[in-house]
Amino acid sequence: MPDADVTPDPTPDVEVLVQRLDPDLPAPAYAHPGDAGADLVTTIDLTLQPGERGLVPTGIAIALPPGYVALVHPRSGLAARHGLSIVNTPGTVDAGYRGEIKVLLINHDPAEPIELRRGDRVAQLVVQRFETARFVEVEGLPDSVRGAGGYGSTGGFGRS
Ligand SMILES: O=c1ccn([C@H]2C[C@H](O)[C@@H](COP(=O)(O)OP(=O)(O)OP(=O)(O)O)O2)c(=O)[nH]1
Ligand SMILES: [Mg+2]
Repeated sequence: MPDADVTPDPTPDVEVLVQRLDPDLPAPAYAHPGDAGADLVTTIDLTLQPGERGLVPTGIAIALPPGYVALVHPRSGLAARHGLSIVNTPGTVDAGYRGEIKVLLINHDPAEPIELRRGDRVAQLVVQRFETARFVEVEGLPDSVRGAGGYGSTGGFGRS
């Protein structure tokens, strides 16, 4: 079976300038062509006790084009295997931010510490377009089918 059958069509890409603040560690990298998330590594060793959070540097600074945002997401495998997540998921990296990207990790495992080593891939960066809203203040909003119903207004798990 030729590779073309398993490789998604190339995703339109956008240039994002990357500065490696720690030259021994890699720039953000996609594990497969067409992936949404590019892996970020920790520059430090860190042990997170159950329930503990820790802010880890990634050694990466970026410049996004206007109209783009980079979102810092957890990695599913580490979440499933170790309970590793991100407190403010997804973290928002603004287009104008030139500082080092940091990841606010948390150990959700009730019993086991998580030992992180420098160079471990701890999060993934998703770059996407966004719209800037022009907030127009009004006295009343247009009607909708949902109206003000929220927070479970449609029911719970849907069990009969
Ligand atoms: O996971 C994250 C989230 C944010 N940031 C950086 C980039 C972002 O542009 C900046 C500010 O983030 P945010 O606006 O979410 O935090 P804030 O508490 O509102 O800070 P500020 O007052 O600086 O906007 O911090 C990260 O490095 N990692
Ligand atoms: Mg902010």
